[in-house]
Amino acid sequence: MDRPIGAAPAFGASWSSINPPLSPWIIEVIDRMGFSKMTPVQSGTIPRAIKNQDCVVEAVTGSGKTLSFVIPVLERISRKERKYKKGELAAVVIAPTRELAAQIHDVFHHFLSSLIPKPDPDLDGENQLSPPPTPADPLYPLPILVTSGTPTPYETFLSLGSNILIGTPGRLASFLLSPRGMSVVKVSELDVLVLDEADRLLSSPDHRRDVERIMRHLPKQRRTHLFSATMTDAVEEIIGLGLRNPVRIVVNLKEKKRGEEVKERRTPTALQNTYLICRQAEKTLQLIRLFRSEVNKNEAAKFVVFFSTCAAVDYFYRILSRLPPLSSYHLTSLHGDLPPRIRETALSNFVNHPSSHLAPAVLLCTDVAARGVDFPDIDVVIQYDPPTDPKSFSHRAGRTARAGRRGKAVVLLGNGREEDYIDFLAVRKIPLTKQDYLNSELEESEIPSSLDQGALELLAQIRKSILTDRELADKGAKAFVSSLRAYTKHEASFIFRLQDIDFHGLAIAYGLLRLPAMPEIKEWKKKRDVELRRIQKIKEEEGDVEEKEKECLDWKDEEVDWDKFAYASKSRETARLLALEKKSNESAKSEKDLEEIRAKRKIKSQMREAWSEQKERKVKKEERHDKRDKRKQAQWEAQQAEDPESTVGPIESLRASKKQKKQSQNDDDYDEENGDEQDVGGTEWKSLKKEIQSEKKEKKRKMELNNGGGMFDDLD
Ligand SMILES: Nc1ncnc2c1ncn2[C@@H]1O[C@H](COP(=O)(O)OP(=O)(O)OP(=O)(O)O)[C@@H](O)[C@H]1O
Repeated sequence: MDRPIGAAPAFGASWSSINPPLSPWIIEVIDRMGFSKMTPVQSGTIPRAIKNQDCVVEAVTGSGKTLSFVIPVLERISRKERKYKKGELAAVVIAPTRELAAQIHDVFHHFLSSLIPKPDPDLDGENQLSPPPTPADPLYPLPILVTSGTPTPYETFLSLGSNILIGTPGRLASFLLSPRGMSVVKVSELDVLVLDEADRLLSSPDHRRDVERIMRHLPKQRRTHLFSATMTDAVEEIIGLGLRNPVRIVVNLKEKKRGEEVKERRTPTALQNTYLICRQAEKTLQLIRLFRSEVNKNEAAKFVVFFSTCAAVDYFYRILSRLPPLSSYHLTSLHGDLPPRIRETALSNFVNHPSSHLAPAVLLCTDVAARGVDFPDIDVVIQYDPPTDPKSFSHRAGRTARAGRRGKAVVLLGNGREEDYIDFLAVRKIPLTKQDYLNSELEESEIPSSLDQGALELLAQIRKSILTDRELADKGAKAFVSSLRAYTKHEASFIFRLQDIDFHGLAIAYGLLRLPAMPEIKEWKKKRDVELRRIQKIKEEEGDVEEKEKECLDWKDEEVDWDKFAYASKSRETARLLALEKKSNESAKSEKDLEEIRAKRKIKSQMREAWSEQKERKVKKEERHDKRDKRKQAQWEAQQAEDPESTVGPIESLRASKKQKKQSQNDDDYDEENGDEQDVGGTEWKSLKKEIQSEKKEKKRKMELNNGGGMFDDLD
């Protein structure tokens, strides 16, 4: 492997210095883009990638990596003597998200569509000498995008004669490897495979599996290039799998402050990368003050805010949109739970929004927009939640300060253990500087010694707007829980520990009406109550514990009649009321059912008891009868001895006495049962007993039918 290319100036050599020179049509497009010189990563990569070298390229965000592979792919196709036929593939580019794939597709499209002759604008349609050319049979056909949300593209692929595919791993794998794909798409002539954001592609198991399937399917005789701002060990493994003597191109940035040693950094030099420490309860307050401060002081017009989960994006989008201080802001949400079409529209709405510091635009998003997406003109990136994967940090921050422009990034960190994240990043060559706490006058200050009253005022404002629509309360709880779950997934788990989270504080920042019933919160509350009691005790004994008291926030659930709290959407509210009614009917019914089941159980056990008692009684009775018979026999024998003429034999006398006894026994049995029945309740008991008996009979009958009868006589 070649040695890494060292630190490079912001812009490198001119395009014309590439040898052998680029095709004129490519140079023309670059000229029209206004790019007079190559960036360092481009001058390091393009000449090598055009030749027969595999490249592994690591360069900071916004340094121009996309053109570093787009231009070599196009140049190699242009130079090929035999043109690609329909159905033959020349290049495949894989990217981790559909947004990034679509963006790369647009760059290829921009170059290739320049080859389609435009109709003469001076002539109207009818007077054109020849009909405008169609892209059906161009010199170089247009590329094709293969992602979720794009229609199954075999027909388009064949009709356009595309030979460049750009897509996400799963969709590309099924496009190439399905039976249809195997017969339609010919890969034997494939020249280049590019993995953009290669470390991301290879760190997700699903993506990695699909990437490996695609790599195995493509011919070994090809060029393979890997690109990212952050490379990982996974990349090393893949290099072993599919690259041939790759050249490693690392564009490092070095920073030298006066009197200090030269330091290497993994973020663009034009990026002011900062952290802001506040209480959990003050996070949303600081977010809003950051917007206002950047707008007022620096005329910032475009912001991107990252959250850890889709639910948090969805919730904050709705809440912030309703807050009076942000009424002039244009907010957009973007996350992976949105359908592809909506994601597409959201992104283009944000990018094309004519924002200014008087009407700023804010994109609230998850990591779906962290990598690769080339937002033009972002002034400030704010990370409301630090990313669970620390590698995402520089990618997120890198949505600003692109291609040499200045930009600012701020990560919000809770006071306490989260502050260790600053050193954690410094070790990874991501130095951060401090952004001071913003007070109510938007002045930079120290974090206040007790909770900023602004946080409680904001809580009241958020709660007020939540109370207009129950859906917001649902979304708030969902967002809160999902963010806590995400918190447990931090790779830097020794810094981000759930047990250190101030749940009340976070609930204030979310504006929740009440705390969700999570076991973690219950546990935390118990500990906190112990701590409060301890503080109280110290207070009684020693007096001043102000400092400690200040950190235990006074949380109060909002008083809400949850049965009456309605959804704004009529259909949702009707459904809720119906569900409520059904539930109350069901609970009444289930209470009744439960009583019936209990009663039946009791009767059954009484019946079982009665059965065993009967047996016992029978045995005793037989013993009694035996004794009596013996006594009668003895009496009779004595009588016979006295009066040998007597006509009443012992059997008759026994039968008569038995009959009399049985009658009295039946009466006894009934009385016993009747006595117990008082527990369950009069006639109801009888009907239940009958029901049980008929159930048993029915059960027995069915079993007999099924089994030929006779086998289950002893069932009960
Ligand atoms: N030679 C150049 N001169 C000026 N601007 C350029 C040049 N090459 C690319 N750019 C612009 O720089 C911006 C960033 O480029 P690109 O998206 O390729 O960065 P990247 O390195 O891929 O970033 P990321 O790591 O975030 O994906 C784009 O707007 C692009 O048009």
